[in-house]
Order: sequence, then structure tokens, then C-alpha cells
Amino acid sequence: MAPSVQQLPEDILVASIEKLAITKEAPTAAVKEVEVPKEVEAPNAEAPKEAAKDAPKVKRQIEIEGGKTDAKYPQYLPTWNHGQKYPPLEPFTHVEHGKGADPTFKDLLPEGSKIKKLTPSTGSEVTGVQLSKLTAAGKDQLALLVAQRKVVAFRDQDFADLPLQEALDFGGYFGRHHIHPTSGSPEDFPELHIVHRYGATGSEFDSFLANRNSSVSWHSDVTYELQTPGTTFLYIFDSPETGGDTLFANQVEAYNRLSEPLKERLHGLKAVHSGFEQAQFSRDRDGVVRREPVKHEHPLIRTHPATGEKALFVNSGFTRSIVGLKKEESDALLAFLLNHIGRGVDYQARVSWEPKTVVVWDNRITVHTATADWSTGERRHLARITPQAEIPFETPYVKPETVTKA
Ligand SMILES: O=C(O)CCC(=O)C(=O)O
Ligand SMILES: [Fe+2]
Repeated sequence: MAPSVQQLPEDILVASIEKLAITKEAPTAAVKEVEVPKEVEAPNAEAPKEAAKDAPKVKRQIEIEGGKTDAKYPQYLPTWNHGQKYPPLEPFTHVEHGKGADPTFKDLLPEGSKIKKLTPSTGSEVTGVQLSKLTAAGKDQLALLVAQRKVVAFRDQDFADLPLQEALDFGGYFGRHHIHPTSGSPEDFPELHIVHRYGATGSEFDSFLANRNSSVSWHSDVTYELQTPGTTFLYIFDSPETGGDTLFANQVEAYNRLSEPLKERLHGLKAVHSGFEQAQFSRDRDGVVRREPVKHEHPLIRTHPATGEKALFVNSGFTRSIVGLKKEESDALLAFLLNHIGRGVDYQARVSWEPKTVVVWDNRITVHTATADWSTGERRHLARITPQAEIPFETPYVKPETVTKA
């Protein structure tokens, strides 16, 4: 078996276990049938709402009461609309705002703000900045800072209190919104990907752990798409008192740690990233599949368009095989790379969620994993905004001596 299929993509957990958990945890909750548009055939992913207006109606189930009443942000609870069907994504031109941004960060980190490294190579924490108030220059610098530090946690944000559309408008600056094929989203906002768990003993998550040793599942989001996500946002509503941290691994550093002969050999190789298993997982549980699944081949080493840094671009969630290698070779090489990334605690950062935190990371050059380590029945509830970026590209291997001489 390929190493990648031994682990479930984290998105799968987010998408489907939550749905089951809600049903289990709130058995008395009323389920209301709501009239909603059927077969929302959007002409493209950017304009689903226009298409929805004239569409015929079907019933959709939304979960209310037991699940909704005690959530701090019920407007962000997940719903699954089986009527939402979108055509394949069309390519678009991505504008990389981090490229050419002012590296002094004067519009992002004004006087009085504080930035602190989480670990030497990876992750920073910022206080004294209100993301929602950033100018265009500040947003460009945000993209650059995140590309450099890989992940940045911004504390004390008003983001969760903004109208949902305003939060989306902010995120839309960084790229076209990705609509997830299977995850729950707030009613009428399919661009928001919702993470929602109770983590209670006896929940669906326990039965998941019955077959797994750990909830750790390193992945980069939806890398099966042609244009994979770039600057990405996750913000918190409810979290357990302790636990539920999110971990990030730095794929630039994972690349840098490889020997020169191995780096040189990996350049030019491509890997297959597949969304088929995720879609099937959802179908098997009567979940939604908003768009038919796709696979794409991406370079094993990709270059970041703003920093020029090279990063390993494989993840255990979606990378299935290396193109051109025989199965055993591909499995062995992928297993080595994924193991290398997963055990690289010396190039990872762990973000602890505090109320009002917004975490921004660059999905092109990191992998991340949730940790489901609490079993107290506390709610953990977050939303992700996932702007897509460029088609992954690579630049040629450069020997270190050449760099020194140049
Ligand atoms: O729940 C988390 O900490 C991360 C979830 C996740 O992988 C995501 O939203 O992309
Ligand atoms: Fe994720």
C-alpha cells in the first residue's frame, strides 16, 4: 500500500466526522427541513450565489437547537447542502501580492505592534495589529511575512465578529476562494470551510482512534486542485480549555535538510495528488460532493513566487505516487519524504489557540495537522478561508557552490 493512503486526509476528518459527531452529541436536537435551491449549477466557482437564485427548490437538512444554541458563533456552524453542485474549476490568473511587497513591513507592523518567533525557523506571533484594518500595502506585506515565516498567529482579532461576507472579502484579496468539495459550510457561504468537533468520549472521534494510533495527519489543503491554496486563514470561535493546537511543518526547511545529491535527483520529478479518496469517503457517509473529484500532477519541489525559496511539495493527505517510478520505488521514496517531514520537530511550529486568534499560513510551503487530544466534550470550532494561488512551478536545482560564487 502506498504510504499516503495509510492516513486519512485531515480534511476528511473535518468534513465528515463532524457531521456524525453533531448527530451523536445532540440526539435531542431538532432537525429542520429547509427549502433551499436545488442543483446550484454555478457557471464557475466564483459565482455560485447568482446561479442559486433561479434554481428550483429541494429540501436540505440543517442541524439546529442542540447544536446551535450553545455555539458562540452559530452563524458559523456547518451545514451540508446536497443541492450544491459545481462544475470543474476553471484556471484563473493568480496575482501574488507578497511579490515585491515592502520587506520592512511598515504598513503591517506599525509602531506598538509586537512580533515574536515561535521557533527559530518557523512561525511567528503578532500582537497589536488588526488584520481587518490593513491597507492594500499592509495586506501585501502580510502575504510576504507569511511566506517568510510560513505561519503567523495574530492575536486579539475582530475577524470572527465581522459579517461573514466581509471576512470573505478580506480573504479574497489573496486569491480566488476555493469551495471545498465535501466540507460543511455556513448556509449560503460555501467558500467558508468549517472545522467543528466536540471531542467527547464516546464520540465518532473515539471510533476513529480505535483504528489509528494518533490523530496527527500532516497535509496541505486540497493539493489535488490545479491551483493549490496559498495564503490561508483559520480563525477560532470556540476551543477546548487546553488541547486542539494546530501544528505546522516548514517544507522549505524540510527541503534544505536534504543532501545535495538527493535534492538534485528530486528536481524534475512530479507527484500525483488525488481528491478521489476524499470524495469517496464523503459519499460513503452520505456526505456532499459539490464537485467531481480531480487529480493533478505537481512538481515534487516547488518554488515560492514571492521569496524564490524551494520547498518539498508532498503531503500524506493527498500525494499518492511519484510519476515515472515503479510502485515500490514510489512508495519507498514517498514514505521517506513523508516520514522526514513528520518527524522534523526542529522545523515545525505549534500554534495554541487563544480566543480571537487568526492564524495565517502559506499552504504552498507548509504542511499542517490538527491535534485531537481533548476528550472533554468541549466544542472546537473554526473557519478557514482558502484563497487559491498559482499552478505550482519549480525552478532548477542550484548547487550551493554556485550560489556562493554568484
Ligand atoms: O483544525 C485544525 O487545527 C486544522 C484543520 C485543517 O486542517 C484546516 O482547516 O485546514
Ligand atoms: Fe487543513
